[in-house]
Amino acid sequence: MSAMDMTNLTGAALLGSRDLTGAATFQAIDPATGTALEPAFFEAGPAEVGQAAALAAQAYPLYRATTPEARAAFLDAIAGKIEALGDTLIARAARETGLPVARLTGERARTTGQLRLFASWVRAGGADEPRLDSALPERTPLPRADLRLRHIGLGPVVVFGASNFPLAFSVAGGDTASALAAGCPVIVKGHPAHPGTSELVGRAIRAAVVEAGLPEGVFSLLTGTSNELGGALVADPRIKAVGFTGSRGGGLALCRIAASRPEPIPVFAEMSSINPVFLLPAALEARAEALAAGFVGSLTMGAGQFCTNPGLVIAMAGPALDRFIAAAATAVSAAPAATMLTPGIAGAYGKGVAALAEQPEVTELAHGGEGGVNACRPALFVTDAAAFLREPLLSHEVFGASSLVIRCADEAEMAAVAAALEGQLTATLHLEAADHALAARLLPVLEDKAGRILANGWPTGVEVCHAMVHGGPFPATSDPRSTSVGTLAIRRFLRPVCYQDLPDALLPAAVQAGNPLGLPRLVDGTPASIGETRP
Ligand SMILES: NC(=O)C1=CN([C@@H]2O[C@H](COP(=O)(O)OP(=O)(O)OC[C@H]3O[C@@H](n4cnc5c(N)ncnc54)[C@H](O)[C@@H]3O)[C@@H](O)[C@H]2O)C=CC1
Ligand SMILES: O=C(O)CCC(=O)C(=O)O
Repeated sequence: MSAMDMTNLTGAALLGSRDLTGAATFQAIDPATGTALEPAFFEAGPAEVGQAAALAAQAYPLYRATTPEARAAFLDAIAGKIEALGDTLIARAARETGLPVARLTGERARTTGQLRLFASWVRAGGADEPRLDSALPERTPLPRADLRLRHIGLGPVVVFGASNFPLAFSVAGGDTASALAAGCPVIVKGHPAHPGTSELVGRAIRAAVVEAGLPEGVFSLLTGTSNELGGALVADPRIKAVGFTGSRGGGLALCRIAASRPEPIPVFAEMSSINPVFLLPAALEARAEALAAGFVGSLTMGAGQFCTNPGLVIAMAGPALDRFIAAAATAVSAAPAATMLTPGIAGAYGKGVAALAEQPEVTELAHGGEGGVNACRPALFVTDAAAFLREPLLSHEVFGASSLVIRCADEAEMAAVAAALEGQLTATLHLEAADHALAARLLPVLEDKAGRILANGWPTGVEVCHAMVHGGPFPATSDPRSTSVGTLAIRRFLRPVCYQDLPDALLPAAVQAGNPLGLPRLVDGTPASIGETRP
């Protein structure tokens, strides 16, 4: 297909190089109007899962044997082809998600930047990560063998596109980029809320596969609305790992399927987080109004549809907190309603806010303007720490622009709230020098709870870089040992293989003598310079 044709939507699922269509179809809904969008998209099912998994399994040995440079060039090409889709991509994504064009334009840059970052990381040896330990034939009482380790891709990976980031966490998002960088073929289960956006990006990836001369099974995109489709993908014996961003219920259902297979596989599910923000006393005293402005900006961004949204604010009761509450309530009242991603998400938000409002010990402080169909009215509530500690419902995620302020009587109560939290993607401290002692007391607890701890910032907006952790203990994710954003995400889809005393001619290039790929390697525990020829 030419670059021009890549922008035409057909409604097909992409099975390697083949387009799949059929009688069973579904349509995207424009959430701003509630109307169905053309065209109709193919409802893939278990039969297509089998075909996609067979193609991916066929592609795996060839794809994982590609050089770092070949894989990096492929990732760079995907980024270029997404950019070449131009305004068509942004316009379709805006109609399918209700997200503003400026936000989607920024998200596209984040997506292509992420692909290019993984390309550079693979070139720098971030996939192979070779380690070599020299033979010690004279060692007593026993000699040591020659040991060489490198990492290989786990095998075909299934990625579930997220609804709330139709580019950066969807078809060519972080999970796909990190799995492809690791040398794993990818089958994307497209999110049914943005099938047109998914097809456009899917065709861009397919074009890059063809251009790179890679096997067609390196990438497939299956579209569909049924849980059976996702379940069959996770259950297929040829699939070796899963990346997911979405609801706690969906993520846990997939974890159960993966764990009950004859061969269980890892599911890296990012699910639910309320991202506590602690306003420590000196900071609150010094800048209550500025904190309120920053908080409401972060809360209402993207109709609050960020898993990093600040859903809980914890502070000591007193005049400074009253100032913060008054300013935040004014800002929330003035905040306009915004269209949410899907009727289902808007419905869940409405129910979540109503459930909070019904709690006897919770007071509604403010809500934003009325909106049209599927709109989110921002909402702000307050309760006290004793009520929060008593009632589990108060710590449930309400996906959207709703937040709960918790008044604490003293430091001990603040520490008790921190200790009672579930696992989180982020925890934020607003502090001044005079708050350091309290912050130091909270920090070990927050380290146990969260993947990222921020000072004097807001959790929305995740930087894509080497030191990022977008993960955390359950229920933030199903596996706290990694991240779904940043180059460390590649580790989820790699496994180490050690070669003991193999002849050099049989070793993979990454660990051969002479370092023909020129990768940084750990040699006898010491980083060896590129081009290092030992041992
Ligand atoms: N933590 C986060 O980053 C996000 C959380 N959410 C939460 O999820 C709710 C619903 O939003 P969605 O994005 O539609 O998430 P979802 O979890 O309902 O769906 C995500 C994907 O998983 C699939 N899926 C869900 N349950 C499944 C099951 N039991 N078996 C097989 N496949 C399944 C869906 O078809 C879809 O492709 C939101 O109201 C919000 O609470 C949504 C987006 C991001
Ligand atoms: O805050 C961000 O930039 C990313 C948030 C995220 O990962 C999500 O909402 O799924």
